[in-house]
Amino acid sequence: MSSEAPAPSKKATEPILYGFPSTDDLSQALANFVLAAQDEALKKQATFKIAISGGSLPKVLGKNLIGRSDVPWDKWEVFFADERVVPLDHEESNFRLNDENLFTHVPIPRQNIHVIDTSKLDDPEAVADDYEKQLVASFVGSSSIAFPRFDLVLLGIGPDGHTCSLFPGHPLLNEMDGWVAWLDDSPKPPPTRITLTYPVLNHAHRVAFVSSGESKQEIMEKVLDHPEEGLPASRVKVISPGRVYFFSDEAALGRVKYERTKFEDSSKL
Ligand SMILES: O=C1O[C@H](COP(=O)(O)O)[C@@H](O)[C@H](O)[C@H]1O
Repeated sequence: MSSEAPAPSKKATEPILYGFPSTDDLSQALANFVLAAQDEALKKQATFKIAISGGSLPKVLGKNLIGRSDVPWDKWEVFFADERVVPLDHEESNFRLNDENLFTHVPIPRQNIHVIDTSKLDDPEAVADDYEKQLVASFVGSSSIAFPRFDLVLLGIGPDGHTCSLFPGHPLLNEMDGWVAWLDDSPKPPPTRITLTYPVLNHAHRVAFVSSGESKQEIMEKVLDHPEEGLPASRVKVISPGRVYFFSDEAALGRVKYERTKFEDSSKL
């Protein structure tokens, strides 16, 4: 078991790893972290802009956010870190997963949840262009418009090290201009997807990876202890003073030597 250290022991450019004894502890801490990021954002601006992934994340995220009475949900503005180009009620839709696990349980105004344009499903480039326009419309007027600055981006890590829909060896790993990219050759079904690009991830105030369960042990070791391998998740390097965080249960961290930081359950970040 690796040692736990307070947050300041890490260099500003190094990811902070929070390890939790159980998935429920992880979920509770994640809810507190999200709400602290929300509070910080709402001190500066009218809305909290968050990008959310699909996969295993929505369940862990929703579990302890639902039922919180202290959340100004009407101030949330939600985008998807990646989305599958399928109808919104399709079983592979990241919107649908988040809808089932969070949105249907909390009063985020539907117009604040940015979904793909499903009238263009046969043209993924048009879906990506439309989604980028939704981002532009939301972020115009903010200080940095070269790339949007999300208050928080929540990401998963696939068993191959992919994050968003950025897959190992895929040409989109080198996309440095656009905000939203598309692909129709995803190695994980469904093949057609859109994804935020690295520059967008790297301009966020905070990026938090969430992973749980023994099946993630091998990939967590590679991503955290061997970033030199350059797996997609390891390539997320948020520009300072932004920061990368990992929230994992100890089941997922069984092989990881990377130093854990003690999670301070706080309203401050
Ligand atoms: O395909 C996807 O996979 C990743 C990782 O999913 P997980 O189930 O291994 O957590 C997910 O973050 C992404 O949103 C999704 O489209």
